[in-house]
Amino acid sequence: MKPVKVGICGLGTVGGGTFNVLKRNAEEISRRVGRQIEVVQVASRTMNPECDTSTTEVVDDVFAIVDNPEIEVVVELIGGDTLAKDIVLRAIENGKHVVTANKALIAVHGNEIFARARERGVMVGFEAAVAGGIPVIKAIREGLAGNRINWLTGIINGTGNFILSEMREKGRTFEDVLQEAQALGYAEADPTFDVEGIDAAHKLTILASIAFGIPLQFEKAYTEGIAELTTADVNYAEALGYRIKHLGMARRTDLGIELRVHPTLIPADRLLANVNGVMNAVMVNGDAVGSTLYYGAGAGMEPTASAVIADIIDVARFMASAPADQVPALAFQSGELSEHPILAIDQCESAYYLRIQAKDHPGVLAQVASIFSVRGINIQSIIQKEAEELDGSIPIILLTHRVEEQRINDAIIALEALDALQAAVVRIRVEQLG
Ligand SMILES: NC(=O)C1=CN([C@@H]2O[C@H](COP(=O)(O)OP(=O)(O)OC[C@H]3O[C@@H](n4cnc5c(N)ncnc54)[C@H](O)[C@@H]3O)[C@@H](O)[C@H]2O)C=CC1
Ligand SMILES: N[C@@H](CC=O)C(=O)O
Ligand code: NA
Repeated sequence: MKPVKVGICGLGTVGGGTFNVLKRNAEEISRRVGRQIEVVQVASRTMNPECDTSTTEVVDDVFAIVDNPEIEVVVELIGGDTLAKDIVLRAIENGKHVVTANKALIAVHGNEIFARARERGVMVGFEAAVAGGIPVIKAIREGLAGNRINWLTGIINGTGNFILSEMREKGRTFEDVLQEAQALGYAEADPTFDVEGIDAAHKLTILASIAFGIPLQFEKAYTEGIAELTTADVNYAEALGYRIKHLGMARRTDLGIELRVHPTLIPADRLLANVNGVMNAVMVNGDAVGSTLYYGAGAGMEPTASAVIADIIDVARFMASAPADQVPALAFQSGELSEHPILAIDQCESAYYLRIQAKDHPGVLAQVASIFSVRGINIQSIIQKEAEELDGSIPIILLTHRVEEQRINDAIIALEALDALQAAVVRIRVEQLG
């Protein structure tokens, strides 16, 4: 049989990995597909010294690939959501299947892209867009297809997890670890996407659509980053038996769907609390299967290439007939997506870690306790530390039971109005993940 003809746009971290692994595993891949996968053209502004492109045509205009009549599958690995969107939509118009690792593109423009792909009868694969090499999209879309998914949660940004792990384990500074993550090719072109939780929110948006059968709604995701986290809170969390992780959480409730990314305290003995470095893990809870966990490298050259190539193989296998309908892009048949409200963050429910920095006056603790009790917020545990030397204030560390965020916000406003308060209250959400 004739080889499947592929063009790769972008030869950076992921493009380079894809090019090399396709070459290295060519024989085994063709046994899996029943045909060879041939990279006909590669387009990149910069060459990748790790790739031997001597036998491949290299062009600098990505549209040379998109408009090449010989190419059947366009692999978009340049990133961003402007040129990448043009590449993907034009490839679809030209009747080509598309594979991309671009979560920003899918989370923001996926509804439009999938609609066009369906009209043109082509597939769009994006396994690499969420949790890098972990086949979590396939797991939810296919492996868990018999379940009603209740919730999913996870560590879905490798750069952020690498930073938090190195800070906790080795006491390294935030900036120092971020620079290393950039050098290793983990970070986005704009690393604030990693640090501010935008990248995780892109991925969570995609996972929620696939899990719950809802359109992609990135703009409604609540996003909080890790830049404000202090070593003090990391240490207090440890003292309480918790670790701080940057978690994405999507959960069905009677009111709608929680869609939120923020730093979260997790009991130190939970599996997710022990996912370190660039590793990602996603826990998915279905009504039939219960909780399942998917773990692996969330970023990097070859782990991400692994997912890109799996999608190329899927496309190659399905190319024979009606590809868009065999496995629908958002897991549910188009026209079957339902409208559920995405909840505002103050309607979401979780437990809370609060650090209150107060003057060391008699009666402060009673005032604090009363603010919680009049709002019906139950306190799970409390630590009152010795007065801190510099300003004589005492840190009061509290863990609450689960409560709607609006009530915690009211309590924080009341706390911050107390004369005894020395600084803004630090609030981090807590999830037991049991
Ligand atoms: N780096 C990682 O670990 C992961 C990255 N991704 C996603 O994969 C995509 C690519 O990321 P990386 O490989 O890390 O980026 P990169 O910056 O290493 O590579 C981008 C490549 O695109 C090329 N390029 C950019 N603009 C171009 C243009 N106008 N014309 C021709 N070539 C152009 C660059 O020369 C470079 O070779 C992004 O969407 C990213 O979010 C997804 C999962 C993991
Ligand atoms: N920048 C991302 C790359 C993979 O998606 C991350 O660090 O997770
Ligand atoms: Na993946």
